[in-house]
Amino acid sequence: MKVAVTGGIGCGKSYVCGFLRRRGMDVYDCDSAAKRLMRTSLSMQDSIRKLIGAAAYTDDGILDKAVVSRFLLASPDNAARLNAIVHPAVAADFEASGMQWMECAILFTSSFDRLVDRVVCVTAPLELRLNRIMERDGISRDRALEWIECQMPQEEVLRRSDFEIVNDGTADVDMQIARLLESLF
Ligand SMILES: CC(C)(COP(=O)(O)OP(=O)(O)OC[C@H]1O[C@@H](n2cnc3c(N)ncnc32)[C@H](O)[C@@H]1O)[C@@H](O)C(=O)NCCC(=O)NCCS
Ligand SMILES: Nc1ncnc2c1ncn2[C@@H]1O[C@H](COP(=O)(O)OP(=O)(O)OP(=O)(O)O)[C@@H](O)[C@H]1O
Repeated sequence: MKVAVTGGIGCGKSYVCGFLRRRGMDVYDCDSAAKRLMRTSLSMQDSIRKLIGAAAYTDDGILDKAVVSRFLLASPDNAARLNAIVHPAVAADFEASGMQWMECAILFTSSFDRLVDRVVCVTAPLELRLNRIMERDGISRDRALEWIECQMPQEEVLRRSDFEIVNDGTADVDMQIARLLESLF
């Protein structure tokens, strides 16, 4: 059985996946896979340069995250065009990995839900998410809000998921994961 852990930026997917890893689960991380593929695939680099401009990469072939982030946040159309280049390769890479667990922030937007049998949604209140993102990424509240608003609303992600893990800073995450694993396997 394949299982995805999803939820919007700052909900704590990586935090929850840390618990899974400590329990011996191997989790495929879509964010790092996307960045690996954007670094190693020359045809993808070419398409991204054509879409965003030469500034998307330095001369050494390093992705300029600030340039890509600005492009992505500028419009839903920009995001969709970048996603159309990157996501099919990530989907194929996940399938080739044979891994059972996947962590992905934009599971439904990228239609990665078709790759898994069950979806777990990590949720957290808006204010807490904002504070976590501002602290982790060193960005302003407005920029953190922009990231949240460019993604599917939490209520919709939750409605389309099979399980919820509440990561509100109070609920016991370890206990919820133990219950999740019991009901899954
Ligand atoms: C924008 C980039 C440069 C930011 O890199 P950075 O190392 O700072 O952050 P990281 O990759 O860990 O992403 C952090 C979070 O940003 C959000 N995010 C990233 N890409 C997207 C996207 N295309 N749409 C919406 N949110 C996104 C997610 O919540 C993600 O978990 C990078 O995320 C990127 O190149 N994104 C485009 C590729 C992509 O869609 N990746 C997502 C996984 S398939
Ligand atoms: N329950 C918690 N207790 C303490 N810190 C937490 C908790 N949950 C998350 N955090 C912290 O909040 C920040 C955001 O969490 P995390 O990186 O797991 O979010 P995410 O959902 O994976 O976000 P992204 O979509 O950007 O990958 C991190 O610095 C993380 O360590």
